[in-house]
Amino acid sequence: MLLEAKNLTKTFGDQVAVDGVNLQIKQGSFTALLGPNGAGKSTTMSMLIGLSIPTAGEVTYDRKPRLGVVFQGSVLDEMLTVKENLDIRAGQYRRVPTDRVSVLSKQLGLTSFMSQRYGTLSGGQKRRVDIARALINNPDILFLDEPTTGLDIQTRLAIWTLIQRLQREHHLTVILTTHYLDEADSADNVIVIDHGKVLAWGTAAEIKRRYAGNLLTLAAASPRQLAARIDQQPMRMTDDRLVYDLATAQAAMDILVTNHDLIENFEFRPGSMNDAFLALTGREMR
Ligand SMILES: Nc1ncnc2c1ncn2[C@@H]1O[C@H](COP(=O)(O)OP(=O)(O)OP(=O)(O)O)[C@@H](O)[C@H]1O
Repeated sequence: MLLEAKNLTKTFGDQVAVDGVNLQIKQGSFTALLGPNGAGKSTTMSMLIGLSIPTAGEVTYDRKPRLGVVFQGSVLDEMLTVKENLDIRAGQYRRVPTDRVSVLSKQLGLTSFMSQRYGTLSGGQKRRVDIARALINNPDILFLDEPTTGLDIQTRLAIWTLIQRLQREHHLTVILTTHYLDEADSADNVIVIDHGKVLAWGTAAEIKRRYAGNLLTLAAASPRQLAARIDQQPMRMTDDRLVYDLATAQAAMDILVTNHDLIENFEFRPGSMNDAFLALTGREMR
């Protein structure tokens, strides 16, 4: 395992920000730490990168990896141009190839604003530059703390796609925090955190399968007659409707095919990350 955290805990005074978190990160994986504001994501991340000392527990890497970090707030100089900022950063490392900044500027689509002051860029442009900065030392692991927060939906998608492409093309291990459920949906590995604790862990598909049911709603003239034919108990029954929580789409298809003569209409809705989050925490993402 590239990275492992055992019983990671951080308290501030009597407040427990991170409460016994265990996690394992494989080389080359894409992990999203998903949770609402104040869940403990940033505090977890800062312990993983060694910026904050755990109150208890430990973080171990199987080797000494190079880390790249994109912080929530930018660490670049607003008054300098993009190129100046990145050149200064590159100068701080030994063994960075001389063309590294220009290669990254092409890969991340920065070329048209390289000579613009960082402070005058749009939110999405700034994020790209922040990511370029974190990649200068050719890291093995890229950590990003809420890289898409505050961006509009199209820019969020573009940044997310960029991070996924970098992961694939550079064989990077990516660990990021987000509170956007739709983003977590496309990570390999989702770790749901709330009140400092890991509530669920797995692929998005596994989490949805485990915690969000698939709802099949059947409209029928005589729901009782229909229900009598189906093995499973319905979650709800009204005068003209039955609702089932099913394990798979296949189970829904079996019911539809076998009972088509009694079914007037239907809706099948696979459980979303939002349904899973609701089931895990008892509330919508706040
Ligand atoms: N330096 C600190 N001193 C005191 N309390 C802190 C400190 N850092 C974090 N906390 C508290 O710990 C809890 C977890 O905070 P953290 O920033 O890790 O959450 P988060 O999930 O990253 O939230 P967000 O999405 O808002 O960044 C919060 O209640 C926060 O107020």
